[in-house]
Amino acid sequence: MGVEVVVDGLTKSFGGQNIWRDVTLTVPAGEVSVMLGPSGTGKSVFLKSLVGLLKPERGSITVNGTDLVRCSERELYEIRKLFGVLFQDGALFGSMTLFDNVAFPLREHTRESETGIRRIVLEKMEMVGLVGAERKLPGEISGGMRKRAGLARALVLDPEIILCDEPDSGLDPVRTAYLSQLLIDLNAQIDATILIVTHNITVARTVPDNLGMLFRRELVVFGPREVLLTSEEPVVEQFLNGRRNGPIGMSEEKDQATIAAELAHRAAGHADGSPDEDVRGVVPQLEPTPGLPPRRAVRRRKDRVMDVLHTLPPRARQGIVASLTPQERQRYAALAGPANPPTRVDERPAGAPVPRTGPGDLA
Ligand SMILES: Nc1ncnc2c1ncn2[C@@H]1O[C@H](COP(=O)(O)OP(=O)(O)OP(=O)(O)O)[C@@H](O)[C@H]1O
Repeated sequence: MGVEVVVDGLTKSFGGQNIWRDVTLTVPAGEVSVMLGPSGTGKSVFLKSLVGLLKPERGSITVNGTDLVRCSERELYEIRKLFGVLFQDGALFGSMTLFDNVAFPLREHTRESETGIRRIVLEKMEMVGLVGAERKLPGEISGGMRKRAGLARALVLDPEIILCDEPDSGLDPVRTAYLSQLLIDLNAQIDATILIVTHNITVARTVPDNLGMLFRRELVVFGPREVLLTSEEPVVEQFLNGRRNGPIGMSEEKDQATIAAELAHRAAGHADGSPDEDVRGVVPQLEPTPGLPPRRAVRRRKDRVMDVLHTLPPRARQGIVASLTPQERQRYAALAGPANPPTRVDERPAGAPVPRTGPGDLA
């Protein structure tokens, strides 16, 4: 199983420009997580910090007991071997064939024989559907193939944590859907921790177990997917629905006067080109391709989320409870025990204290 990444009070600036501050979250082991955020909010900076390529000035990033922010170069080198990174553009060497690109980390970091390298490279290229393209150069293939080659390269050292920086950028919606399926299939096959940075709403709604969002130099939310998908935070609502109206502007944020003027304009019946549809809500999550093993993360995540269900907002709880099978409801009701108050999520008055999960939540 992959390992968890524990981020605590992380703050990063470049000179006088603060990118984000006090980011605290745990990327759960073996689960798939997505970090959303408008352009320029520092999502790539966050991924680069997690892998030790950038040094935040405050806070910690703990992986297997080592704090990447403060560890020695030697420790960082060792910890980095746990990571596989898919960079935004694939970051392939243009003059090398796909085979040599994928083989590169093995030749750099291991003493694997050429026979062993060939076996591993072909295995990873098969996983991402690139068999037969080994001799091609990056310039001779499509953007989607380059992404998949970048993913194969990220996999060759059998990483426990896979970081993907906008795996969908430059891909059409169909290729993006294939890549999303590939990431879920990969998680089913190797049980690695996966963190994806994206602005793609379809990816965010259908792929991850956990969802977070960076905005205005802060982490707005990070937790089970149902929390963000049902959030009433104006910034989340605007982002998920791709609207112009709301706190996010062209240059990241707007002042209150601009927001009020836009709302008045819309209330007066003027269209602003934004879609009317509200896409918030919990939709079914992608499942592995038939024939592959089930994702072990699913059961682990359910146990983890049901344990903290009582701390989540009511809409998120409703979404989580609605996704349980009758057997799971029985199981968690039994685990919750008779001592817990049998209050239904949807009957609790707004603002009322939140009891621990009781059998009533699962009725
Ligand atoms: N090495 C660097 N030196 C100085 N500033 C940097 C550096 N890397 C990133 N930045 C700045 O950090 C901010 C966040 O950049 P980042 O690429 O992380 O945003 P992002 O959320 O990934 O954006 P996008 O979605 O458009 O890719 C930007 O203002 C960028 O100019």
